[in-house]
Amino acid sequence: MFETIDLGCRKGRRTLFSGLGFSLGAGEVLHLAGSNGCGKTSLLRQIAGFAPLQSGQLRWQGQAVDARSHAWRARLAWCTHQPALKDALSVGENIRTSLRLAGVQLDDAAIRETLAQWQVAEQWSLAARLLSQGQRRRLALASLTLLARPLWLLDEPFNALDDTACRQLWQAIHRHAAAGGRVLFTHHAAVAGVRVLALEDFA
Ligand SMILES: Nc1ncnc2c1ncn2[C@@H]1O[C@H](COP(=O)(O)OP(=O)(O)OP(=O)(O)O)[C@@H](O)[C@H]1O
Repeated sequence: MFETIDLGCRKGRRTLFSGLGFSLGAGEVLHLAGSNGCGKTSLLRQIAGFAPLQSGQLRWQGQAVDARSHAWRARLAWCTHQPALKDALSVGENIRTSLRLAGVQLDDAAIRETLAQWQVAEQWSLAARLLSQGQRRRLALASLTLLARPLWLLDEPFNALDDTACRQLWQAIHRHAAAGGRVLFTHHAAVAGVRVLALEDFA
């Protein structure tokens, strides 16, 4: 079980959320919903350890988590608005480097097979700066699936994706959950059939 207990976030004089708690069991998917600027990204950044917890605690399997620890980062796969790519490097170099930094050993054939599933294998030798926004996002999602981490934190993962890629992402999310993974994602529109956490309930 992944749990957040009594999390809070203040920015300047504004409280974005307080007393926030939820749990996410194996195989669960949670839609983090709320209007622009209500704090969805801020919450994901706290969970991912990119911003300090201002209050409360994270727990994994009943144990308190240090969100800045290497052990915690090794449980997460994080996909943001702006996929982190080195623009001067090729697609292949980017993905090889990010997997190596994450400690994932895969040969190029395995990586290229996943890139092909996300329709970005043809861009293997292309400099990342030349990718379209949707291709950047597809590459980030291919990388997410290759990382094989139990908790996915996805910030507006459907942005810039065409209908085919949106369907593919849903399939990937459901496959991950079916394999016992957990997914917490933000999305501006309502999603049928997925549990919702309305962040503004904690404002
Ligand atoms: N110093 C500050 N003082 C007051 N408010 C601040 C300060 N810094 C940031 N904010 C506010 O904190 C909020 C941070 O929003 P965040 O990016 O977490 O929201 P979001 O729900 O992900 O938004 P979006 O849906 O637009 O991506 C914004 O409303 C921003 O204006």
